[in-house]
Amino acid sequence: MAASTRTPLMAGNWKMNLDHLEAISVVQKLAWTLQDAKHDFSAVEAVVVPPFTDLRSVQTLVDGDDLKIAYGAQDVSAHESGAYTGEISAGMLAKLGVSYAVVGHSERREQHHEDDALVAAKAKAALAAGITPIICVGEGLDVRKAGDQVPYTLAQVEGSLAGFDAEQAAKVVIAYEPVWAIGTGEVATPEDAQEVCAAIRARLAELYDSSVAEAVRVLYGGSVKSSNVASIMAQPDVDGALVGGASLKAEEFAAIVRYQDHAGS
Ligand SMILES: O=C(CO)COP(=O)(O)O
Repeated sequence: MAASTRTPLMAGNWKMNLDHLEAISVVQKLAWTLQDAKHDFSAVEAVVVPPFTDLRSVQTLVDGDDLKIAYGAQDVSAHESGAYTGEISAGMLAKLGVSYAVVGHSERREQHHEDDALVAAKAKAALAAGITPIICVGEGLDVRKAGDQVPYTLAQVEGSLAGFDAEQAAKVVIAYEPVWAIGTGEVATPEDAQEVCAAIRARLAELYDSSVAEAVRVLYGGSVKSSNVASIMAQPDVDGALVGGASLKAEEFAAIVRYQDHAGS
């Protein structure tokens, strides 16, 4: 089965929460909790995505204690270097051992007017530095009410992968985050998540080929908690979760990473 070849990925997007001292304590506790549970990090990847200012501290902790937790950035510049005040390049992130970069989160699309072309440029910049982009897509409530979630989301996927060849496309992660389910407690049903994640995979096969569609991990995001993650992960085209609020507490996020412990609950 195709699903068994993709390693599930649980990524905790902290957004603008937890300073670098708090980050150290959360990552330490997360690592201990997972180690105590004898977590197999190669079976389910655990990733934290803290604010930029925490990354150096997280790197020092992960390297010093040889933790198996990976970490990502919440954004990345489309540019390599130069007069871009406030931006952080993919090269700078790579130097800090960053493995993932979230691009095109709905909060950035909404608050900073990022469009698909910019998201594609950021994702390409990340890939060029050896960082895996987590490309976020997903519809708002009005689109969902009109029943247009699939075409809307697929248009975002296509736009955010503009100019990618098959080799580049095979390396990305796509996160389907319906905006109406973010931070609202309003979780999409497992069937809702599956519908759009499967459509994304089918479109990847059309745009590229079946090997790209089988390689790309498609995550679901939006009010994921330890109590609902197992039913979402039971869907064949959902390969992990992009978790916001529930990733700020080490024990809760560890329980999400360990979703197989409470499958069926
Ligand atoms: O936006 C999200 C992750 O990127 C989801 O946030 P919540 O899990 O808090 O709904």
